[in-house]
Amino acid sequence: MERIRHTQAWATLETLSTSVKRQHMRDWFANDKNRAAKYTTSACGITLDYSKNRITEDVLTALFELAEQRQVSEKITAMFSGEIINTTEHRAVLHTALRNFSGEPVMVDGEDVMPSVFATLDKMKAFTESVQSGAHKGCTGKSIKKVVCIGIGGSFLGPKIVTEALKSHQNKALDVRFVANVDACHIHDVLSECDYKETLFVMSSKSFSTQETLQNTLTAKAWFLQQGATEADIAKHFVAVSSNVKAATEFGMAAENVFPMADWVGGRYSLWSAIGLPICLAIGFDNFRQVLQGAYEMDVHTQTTPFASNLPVILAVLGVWYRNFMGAQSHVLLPYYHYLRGFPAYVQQLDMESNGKSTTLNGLTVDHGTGPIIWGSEGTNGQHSFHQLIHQSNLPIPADFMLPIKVPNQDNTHHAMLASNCFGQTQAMMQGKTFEECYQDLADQDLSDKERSILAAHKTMPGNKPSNTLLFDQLDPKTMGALVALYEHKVLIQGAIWDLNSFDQWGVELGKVLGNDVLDVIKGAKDNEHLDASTAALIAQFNRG
Ligand SMILES: O=P(O)(O)OC[C@H]1O[C@](O)(CO)[C@@H](O)[C@@H]1O
Repeated sequence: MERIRHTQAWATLETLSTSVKRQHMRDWFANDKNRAAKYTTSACGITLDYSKNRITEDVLTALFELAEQRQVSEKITAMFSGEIINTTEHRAVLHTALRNFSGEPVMVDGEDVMPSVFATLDKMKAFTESVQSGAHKGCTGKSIKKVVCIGIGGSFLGPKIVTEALKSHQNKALDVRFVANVDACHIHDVLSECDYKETLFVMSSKSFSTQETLQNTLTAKAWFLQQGATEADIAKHFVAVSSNVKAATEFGMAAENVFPMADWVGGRYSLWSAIGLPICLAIGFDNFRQVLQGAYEMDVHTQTTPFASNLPVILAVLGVWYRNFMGAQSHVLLPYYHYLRGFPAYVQQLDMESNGKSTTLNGLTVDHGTGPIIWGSEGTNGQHSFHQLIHQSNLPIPADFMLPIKVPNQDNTHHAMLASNCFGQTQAMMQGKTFEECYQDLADQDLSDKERSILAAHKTMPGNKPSNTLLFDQLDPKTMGALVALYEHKVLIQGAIWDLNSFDQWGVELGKVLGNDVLDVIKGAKDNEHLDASTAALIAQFNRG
């Protein structure tokens, strides 16, 4: 593929950015009463208002042209049809097959994968129903009350944030907990609240080789046996999700307790697979099915909607505009919904592990910015913290605000305040407050002209800070599925534009290898002579205690 900087659309966008940098959104809104309506579009229960962005019609047209020139439509088709688009691992990328309700086959290596997808869903449904109904008994005949889910990265974040976001759909009789960190504090804290007779452990690891997950499971198993259970009892209390069924059974999992996942499901794209078992246990299979349905509808939207009203395409090209032409290095996610507070961390992994790369598909070093730093937290908390920097620093930070219109157990007083803060922030970021307005506000204060000017300068808000606002009719299971799929496809499209492989993660591997080497030195199984002086000294100090 041609270098992106050599494309016609890139040159057009560079020229446009020089002119846009001199303009203010405040004036665009003042001069065009139709701007909000023009730049608002809806699909799958999500309304996107992208009018508060530093874009003109010319910019949008050029961005869509860039997407065309980078063969975004072809990349979307290639992914959905099972082409080997994860070229460095020689894998298809087919998380979309896990929510394919079209009735159409999805072929991998000449075989339709849909029968195995549905078989796994049936197994998840049967298991979920037997645990939720109390039919699945623990080793002493008691029903399961607590589920401890052990996994990390993609085998943890997706199930955790979806379960959290859908709290109002949770089965109150089952307490579902997640443990990821290898720091013993976490697993021991959770175990200290468990009764082994009523606890089910779900160990999720695609590779079945991840250090943190293996160690946490060993610790859980040792605790289980110390409580008085026997090896024979393990089958009733431990299940696993993995694509490496052999390793799972060798580890001691009963074969019938292993929920399989396919090789073509990437870790950070896997909540739709058996990795979603904790979601089923928490909210019930029918609600999980709705999560899949919402994602499926977003898949159809993405494949069939012209760029100008295609939600993932719009989010993706706006991100490219800020990253490559307007100097942005980060992108902030601001869910104004407490139950969606984990979403920034989820998208952080999804986006940064996918597009945090600087090598093109052909192995060349990129000469342009790629995936931004993704960060954020729930509103309104951030307003009393980092929003100061968004409003008044000179760092350009595009933001995605998110708000459900209806919430469970709606308390109108609180929800109106939450919404007013969300909208008020996007307004403040867009319009800002001029020096003259701030100076005028200080008219009745007893200040010298110099003092008044200095204070007005400090209070001046530049505005012109871009944001998208995503409104959900309500954040039900279906909309949650659509929301996650929306960001998945945004990442795919940006990766296509930047000519990256968004589906491998070689950058995490070296740390794993060196971590294991250091562990051998800490344990005395290896000497430290091959280490650099800094690492050797740190280990020595650690070992002195
Ligand atoms: O499911 P596994 O194989 O335990 O891997 C966990 C996570 O580790 C990573 O490979 C990163 O280290 C993620 O991509 C993955 O989701």
